[in-house]
Amino acid sequence: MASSASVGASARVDLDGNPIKPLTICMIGAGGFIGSHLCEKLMSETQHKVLALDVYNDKIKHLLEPDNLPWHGRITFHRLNIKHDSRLEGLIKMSDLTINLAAICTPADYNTRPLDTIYSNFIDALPVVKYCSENNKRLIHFSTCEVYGKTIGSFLPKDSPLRQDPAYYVLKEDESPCIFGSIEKQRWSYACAKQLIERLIYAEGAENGMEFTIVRPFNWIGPRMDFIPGVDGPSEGVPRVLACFSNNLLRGQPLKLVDGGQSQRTFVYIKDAIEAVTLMIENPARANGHIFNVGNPNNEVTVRQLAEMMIKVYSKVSGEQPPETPTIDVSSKEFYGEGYDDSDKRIPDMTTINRQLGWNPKTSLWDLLESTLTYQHRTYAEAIKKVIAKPVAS
Ligand SMILES: NC(=O)c1ccc[n+]([C@@H]2O[C@H](COP(=O)([O-])OP(=O)(O)OC[C@H]3O[C@@H](n4cnc5c(N)ncnc54)[C@H](O)[C@@H]3O)[C@@H](O)[C@H]2O)c1
Ligand SMILES: O=c1ccn([C@@H]2O[C@H](COP(=O)(O)OP(=O)(O)O[C@H]3OC[C@](O)(CO)[C@H]3O)[C@@H](O)[C@H]2O)c(=O)[nH]1
Repeated sequence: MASSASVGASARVDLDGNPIKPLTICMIGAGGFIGSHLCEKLMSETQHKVLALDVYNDKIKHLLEPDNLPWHGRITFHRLNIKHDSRLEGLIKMSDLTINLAAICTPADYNTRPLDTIYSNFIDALPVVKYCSENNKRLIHFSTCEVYGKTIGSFLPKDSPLRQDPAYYVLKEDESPCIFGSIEKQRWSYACAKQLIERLIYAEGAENGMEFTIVRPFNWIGPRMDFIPGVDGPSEGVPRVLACFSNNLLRGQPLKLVDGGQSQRTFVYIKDAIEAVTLMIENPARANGHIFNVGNPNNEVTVRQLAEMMIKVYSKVSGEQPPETPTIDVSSKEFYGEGYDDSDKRIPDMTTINRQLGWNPKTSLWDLLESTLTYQHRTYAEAIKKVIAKPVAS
């Protein structure tokens, strides 16, 4: 298979050896974690143009300023909220491809702000799908591994040998069912909204011929993920686990293990995952009409093991001793509130992405944590010291 790696802008070819034509990409949610890495990659290694849409741009400021950056003129920021902005259709019309990343996607919101979560992940995405379909524009939509919900194996007795059989837990795009909890478990508001928008996009493809690709990310992690509470986000905010544990480590506090940290996750390095998205962008004939799991099945840990590894890695990169009490158990009700529930295990099947795009992740969990926690320490350690030293107003 020919490589689509950068060998000088004009010589870049797709996986079938055809020259890659520069595209104009309307990227919605470009100011977030994934968007910022995708913009970085597209600017530094390709000739594509990006119309970057978001309500915030802090994470892509370094790509927008100063004016003498090598990609000057290829990325423009449009501050807008897709809930209510008449510029959206025009920007989609001006582009060859739309990538929709915009979402509320932090689990602490799913059970506490279910209406916002459903609106953000379903209702707000509707016009994007409609404008792409009506204007014959290609869409890459970001869904989630959460659409699989719980594994079939989780319903078997604890001591059943079938729990060890991959048929009962590996998650396959075209075979696995979507298994959510009951309605009062509002955790599933996000997964359910994502599932319905996937079904709508799929139906637009089937009935109206819309060109689409659906991405199901499996816990992509790396620098710039979420925020550190009290530094660049609200003090009471609860980000995703990487930022929660980073915050605990930076403050020398025990890491909180929800319900004992028994849930399992596979983590993939953001830079590996962005390679997969770039392949989708540049190989439409191979990516259109497909749903892709994007994860790293070799990086599976329980949340407890993740915490233990992060404690070791942080100690190495910061030179600081681990906290005296490294971890504490908290109930999910105490940590997330009523209506929380969890995915037990998430192993992506890689057959489709291997076959269509020849993609495989490269980075081990230890290595990705080492580069990410080096970034967290360099970016936040001084700011945290100042926050801790500040007297609390009485
Ligand atoms: N990071 C992961 O591991 C992961 C896993 C599963 C799914 N996803 C999906 O990938 C996408 C991107 O995730 P992320 O981790 O970069 O999240 P993020 O929160 O960092 O980025 C989302 C961005 O969308 C923007 N946005 C939200 N609503 C908007 C609106 N109405 N108008 C304009 N901009 C809006 C936000 O300001 C934010 O910058 C989401 O759809 C998420 O559900 C991510
Ligand atoms: O301080 C903490 C924070 C979290 N946990 C537990 O860690 C597990 C993973 O949590 P998190 O990364 O926050 O989120 P999920 O993996 O559950 O869900 C995400 O997956 C993909 C995505 O769609 C978008 O990123 C999102 O929904 C979990 O078991 C928490 O309970 C902890 O122990 N301590």
